[in-house]
Amino acid sequence: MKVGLYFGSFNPIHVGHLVIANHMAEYSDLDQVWFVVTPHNPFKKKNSLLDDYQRLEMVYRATKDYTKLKPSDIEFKLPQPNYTINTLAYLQDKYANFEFALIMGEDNLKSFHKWKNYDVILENHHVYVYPRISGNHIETQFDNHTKIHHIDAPVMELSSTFIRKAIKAGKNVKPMLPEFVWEYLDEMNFYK
Ligand SMILES: Nc1ncnc2c1ncn2[C@@H]1O[C@H](COP(=O)(O)OP(=O)(O)OP(=O)(O)O)[C@@H](O)[C@H]1O
Ligand SMILES: O=C(O)c1ccc[n+]([C@@H]2O[C@H](COP(=O)([O-])O)[C@@H](O)[C@H]2O)c1
Repeated sequence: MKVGLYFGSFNPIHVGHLVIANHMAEYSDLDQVWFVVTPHNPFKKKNSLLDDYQRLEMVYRATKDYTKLKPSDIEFKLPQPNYTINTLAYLQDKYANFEFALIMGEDNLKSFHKWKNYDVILENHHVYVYPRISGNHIETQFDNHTKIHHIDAPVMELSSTFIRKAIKAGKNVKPMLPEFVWEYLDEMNFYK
């Protein structure tokens, strides 16, 4: 089985994440997409993050009606901050028959050369890249790399930061979140 790994803080997961993951599952050769909830992204501060299990719960609620999309807590028990190379090694060991690929936006591909052992990641895994700016290809040093596949997914101009700020300012964010996630956020009074 071919699994695409979509890493993120998902603080919270939003419609942008879901549209991309669903597009990858439907329009590429990936059989499943796993949302890997990252406890601590090496490039981000941890202080504005909700608890790991609350972020996982939101991903669970967002994906429960999609057979090809799965939540993953695999990084919860790995050392922090979470370097993707370590997670990939752990997963490949645990699921020896699966083929793991990475899913990332063009913006992340631009800073991919700063990731720990990015060259080893590319030796062992394919990377599926989606556009972040409409009609505009972002040039990177990885253009034409044989392991990198550009998938023409829709461009979604949304971010978790925008949603957190909007909630704090008392705005209605309902259309930007999967319905079950909005209900949970509202019930739990998150980000207020
Ligand atoms: N609107 C979007 N469309 C496509 N990809 C996105 C979008 N928002 C985030 N991503 C990507 O999804 C992955 C996980 O995202 P992450 O949890 O960091 O969300 P975010 O919305 O960028 O969060 P924050 O605003 O808190 O930094 C990252 O690779 C990120 O680049
Ligand atoms: O392994 C690394 O060096 C590394 C550096 C930066 C980011 N990552 C992973 O990339 C994911 C998405 O990053 P971001 O900054 O778009 O949220 C994040 O959740 C991490 O798992 C990984």
